[in-house]
Amino acid sequence: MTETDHPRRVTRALLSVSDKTGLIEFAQALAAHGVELVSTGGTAKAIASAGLKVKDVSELTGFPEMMDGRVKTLHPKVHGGLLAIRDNKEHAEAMKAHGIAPIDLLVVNLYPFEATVDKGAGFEECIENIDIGGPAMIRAAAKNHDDVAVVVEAQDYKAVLDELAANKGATTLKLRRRLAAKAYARTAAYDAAISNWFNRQLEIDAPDFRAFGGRLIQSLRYGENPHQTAAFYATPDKRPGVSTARQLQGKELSYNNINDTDAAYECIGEFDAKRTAACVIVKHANPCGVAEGSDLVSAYRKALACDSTSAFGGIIAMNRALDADTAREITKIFTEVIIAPGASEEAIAIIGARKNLRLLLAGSLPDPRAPGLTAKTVAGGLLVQSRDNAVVDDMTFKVVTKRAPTDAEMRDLKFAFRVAKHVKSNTIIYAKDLATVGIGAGQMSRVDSARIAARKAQDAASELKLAEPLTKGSVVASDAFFPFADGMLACIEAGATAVVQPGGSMRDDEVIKAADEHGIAMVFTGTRHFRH
Ligand SMILES: NC(=O)c1ncn([C@@H]2O[C@H](COP(=O)(O)O)[C@@H](O)[C@H]2O)c1NC=O
Repeated sequence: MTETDHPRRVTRALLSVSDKTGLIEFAQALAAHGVELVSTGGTAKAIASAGLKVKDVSELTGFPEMMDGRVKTLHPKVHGGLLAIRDNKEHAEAMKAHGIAPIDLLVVNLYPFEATVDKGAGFEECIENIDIGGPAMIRAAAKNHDDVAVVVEAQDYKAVLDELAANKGATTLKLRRRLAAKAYARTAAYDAAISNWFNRQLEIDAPDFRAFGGRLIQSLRYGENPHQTAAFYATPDKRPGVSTARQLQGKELSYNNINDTDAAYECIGEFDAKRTAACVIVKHANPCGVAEGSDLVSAYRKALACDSTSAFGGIIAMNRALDADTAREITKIFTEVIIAPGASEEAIAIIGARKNLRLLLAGSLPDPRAPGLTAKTVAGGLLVQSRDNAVVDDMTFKVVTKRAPTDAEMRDLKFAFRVAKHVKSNTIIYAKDLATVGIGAGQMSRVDSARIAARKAQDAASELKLAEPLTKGSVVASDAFFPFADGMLACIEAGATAVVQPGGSMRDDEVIKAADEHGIAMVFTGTRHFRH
């Protein structure tokens, strides 16, 4: 221990915690270091019940806790003890004059606002769970980290005790600074949760300030590329998916794995597990095969057949619990990640033979209709929008051509439009028998997307030794309108017989006329699914 470590002995600690996990053991260890314990109502009770000596904060302030706990620690005797600069003569004099004793360690975790919202509590209960005294103390202690250590969650009890043990009852500046940085992030994330909850209650879409907060799930080895740093954070909304899933086995997820797994699971969420079994295979955040089937294994085989070359090293999402047959089939080729709501014991054992294959169980599917926000960064800015929660089952498919789709075409059109929502624009999806047979993604021109998808379907046909590509007699979905007839004509050339698109182009009439001339059935959804 050197002078640069700026050691500060802990003589008095104030503990005020809602989550009392590990509290007793921590308080016992502090007491063993000769630390005087001061505490608020419930925390003091818990500490005292373990036979430890603890001073109630009301003894310190001379005021009882009042107004349903709204006022407990908001007092100069507390805040002076936290904020006084120990080496400052005037501060020392003020402490002496007003009988303020220093507090060297603050241990606070906040009222469970996020958990209260999560359980669906009403407005008043949420408001009562906004902590005021806790954040005020945390921010004061963190500002004065030169003299005071601040702990905001039980996870850091050990780091503090290790330092006290190693440094004769003192903490180092390095630890106090790290704890201060964490403390401000905690109160910021807490306030972000509160302000976003208010925005939702008041239906404010564009608040003057927008804050987001998250808790570290995992620090990642690197980002999209090895020279980039990265970490994964959980937001308070707990949408089922890659952030909430339990990883049963396999290597640690990478940044790209997380991004791709999210894309796969969001897409599979479109397929109601009670209605159908479905499988999505994703590469580089775009589906390269999607299918419904009578069971999971047939859905998987159909999805794989769409583009088995791209599916190598892919991410697979299922809408039902992974079963043994499907697990066996999947292990025939190299796959990076499987995500499903659950898995049978037998399936888990089969996947277990592939040590590196990650298996994630998310418990449930994300609700495609659920509201929420998505955000992306641009230079110097943050673009925030509501999630694309439009679903096919809520749309009216308006027939605009002379010929209406057959029942089989209509079924496949709905399937294809569900998938189109999850493919990067410009998107063209060819589908047949509830399976994608050609996917064109992320092209700058819709015509190119149509041609690339058709060419890929041709490649798949040669691989499967089919006489002609499955685009013959397929249907087509376009995520946005055809600005000219050329994109649709490219689809017809590939053999499509029916088309679904949002409509709304200045040249809709031209496109409809071209469809009629070729005997094509076309429907408009009125909903666009751009995805960039
Ligand atoms: N009002 C206050 O002065 C105040 N001071 C501390 N708290 C919170 O009270 C909780 C602990 O309460 P208890 O020790 O009674 O279980 C902690 O989450 C702490 O952040 C307060 N509660 C709310 O603001």
